[in-house]
Amino acid sequence: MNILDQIIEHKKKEVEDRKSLYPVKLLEKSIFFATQPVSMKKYITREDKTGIIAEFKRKSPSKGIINAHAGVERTSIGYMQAGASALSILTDKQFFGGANEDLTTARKYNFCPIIRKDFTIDEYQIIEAKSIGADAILLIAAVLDPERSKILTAFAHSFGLEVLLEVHDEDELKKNLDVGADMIGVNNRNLKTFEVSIDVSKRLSALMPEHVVKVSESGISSPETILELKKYGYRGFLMGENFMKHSRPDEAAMEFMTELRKQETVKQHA
Ligand SMILES: O=C(O)c1ccccc1NCC(=O)[C@H](O)[C@H](O)COP(=O)(O)O
Repeated sequence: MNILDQIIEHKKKEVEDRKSLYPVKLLEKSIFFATQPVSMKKYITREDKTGIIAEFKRKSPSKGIINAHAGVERTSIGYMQAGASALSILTDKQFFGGANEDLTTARKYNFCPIIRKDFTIDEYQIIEAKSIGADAILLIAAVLDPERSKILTAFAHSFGLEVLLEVHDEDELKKNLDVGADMIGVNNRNLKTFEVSIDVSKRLSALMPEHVVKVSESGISSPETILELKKYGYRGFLMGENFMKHSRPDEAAMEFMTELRKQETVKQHA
């Protein structure tokens, strides 16, 4: 069993447990108080933003512990002050050390789009995402067939949530172009082998129609890479480890985005 299979096996049990612990009726009470959703699609395409979706993640299967001490409040506020377009908050506990409370904390301190980064396989998780204040959810093509992705996308939309649909190869992309997702994310990391290559984003960009809002995910560690990916039509850039590996991810994000803006200005005047 590869790590993705293990995560999904665990997730199925977790979802059933949560359904009995926190029934939908209970979640609906929080939905009533939820704020109006903020469009991630709009924010990542705004000219005054960097397009960076800055991620809060404590650990991952491929890297182990990345940062056990950073706080969500300071990090998320710092990410937004640095110029991020959106926040990505890992809520999976078992494999990424996250929690729903991380997202509610980020929501409390930031008016910006927040994507709930988890392994969504069930409608219940979409209601849960809404109830904790998310604006968008992630769907991973490698663990869902396109028909199921279509159903979950429509369900998310019925709650005002946007969908970032993640693919890693040509086959997944072709099968999922029509599921109705708001953004398509190309994960540069193979979630089965952990191999990372920005070339995956470059290769798949040619297969996506112009109107698709494209997001490149994982392994981005330099402003030069972002400028390069922009040439391939990418508008969003999901970055986690590059910030989280520092003791102050907020400061690392500020330094990175300042340098990105500097390089963009130089390019515009060249
Ligand atoms: O990163 C992993 O080890 C991983 C393993 C299994 C499923 C998902 C996994 N990662 C999720 C991501 O793709 C990243 O958190 C995200 O794209 C940011 O990547 P990075 O900037 O490289 O931290």
